[in-house]
Amino acid sequence: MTQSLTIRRPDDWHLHLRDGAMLAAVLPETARHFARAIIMPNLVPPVVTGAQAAAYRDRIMDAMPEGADFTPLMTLYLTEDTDPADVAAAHASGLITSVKLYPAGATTNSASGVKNFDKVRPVLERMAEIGCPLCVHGEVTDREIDIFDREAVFIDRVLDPIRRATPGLRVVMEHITTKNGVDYVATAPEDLGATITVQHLMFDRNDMLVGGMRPHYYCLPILKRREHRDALVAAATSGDKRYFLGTDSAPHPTHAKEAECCAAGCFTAPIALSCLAHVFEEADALDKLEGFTSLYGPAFYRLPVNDDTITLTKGDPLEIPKTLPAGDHTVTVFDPGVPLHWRVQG
Ligand SMILES: NC(=O)N[C@@H](CC(=O)O)C(=O)O
Ligand SMILES: [Zn+2]
Ligand SMILES: [Zn+2]
Repeated sequence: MTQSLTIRRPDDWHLHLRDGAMLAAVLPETARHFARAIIMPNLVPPVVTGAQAAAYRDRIMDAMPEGADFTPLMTLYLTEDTDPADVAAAHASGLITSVKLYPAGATTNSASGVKNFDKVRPVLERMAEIGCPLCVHGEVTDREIDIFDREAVFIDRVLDPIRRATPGLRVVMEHITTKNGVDYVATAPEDLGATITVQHLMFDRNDMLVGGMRPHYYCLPILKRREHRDALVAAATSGDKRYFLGTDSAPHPTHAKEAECCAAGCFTAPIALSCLAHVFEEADALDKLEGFTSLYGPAFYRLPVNDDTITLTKGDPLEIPKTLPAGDHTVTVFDPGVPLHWRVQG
């Protein structure tokens, strides 16, 4: 008997498309299944101003495959010099959907991020007034804080103080990876949401490190202990509207992943929905998949849900290409290491 599941078309609330040849290589993989995605602004140089976001959106539209029906939701990269008026104008015109906060040095291309959080207070206050959400990469960067503790420490030292100082600011904790993140969101009112990635729902740090180091499993925030993964799966499959899908699909050329110093990021876009159906089925929660992928994100962002649907069917294991060509390079598709039986029809 074929098992099938029809859900409203999903959106991806955290996605890296990059630029140039990489953009052209990876955009079809998301546009095939998703209707919209929040496009991360951590290009080199970053997308800081409204004018830069408009130009980047044009480049994405130019790279769009024939016949695709996909809307990029643009973001601005917050710096200590960001002009509140520029943010307000870009938001009012519908050009941007949110602003992204990277602590300086926390992750890929975050060097222009924020060092002194007091300096961005005027922008955050303006965003609270106009209802523009803030997306946050939630990790401290202090050398003395262990990399596995950086999310938990960020919540106490940075995020909670920012939220208390800026009432009305709507915040998305991007790619939460710990029970601490889950618990913090659970205590907050509905002005706080969280995205969860595919790899953090499927894997823990043993999967990355035991028996040899797997560079394609390395992303930031780094995979954590098993108990944290269990907390993320429980949150994602709970039906609680505050947790929704942000794949954080983050392509790097294969040579930059399989390198002496491996770049952080997992390219999951081609298999994201197959992996999620696998995870939700294992948790006996397939009935909760649609909320996570297609309903709760729009609710947080105050956008309509998509009109059309997709159908997932269960059958023979999916054949996943190992790499995709990307200009002069390749990009390696994230390999979950288990057979995936769910595929998106059409
Ligand atoms: N998640 C990652 O490991 N990498 C992302 C950046 C980010 O989302 O932190 C990237 O841009 O490659
Ligand atoms: Zn991040
Ligand atoms: Zn990301």
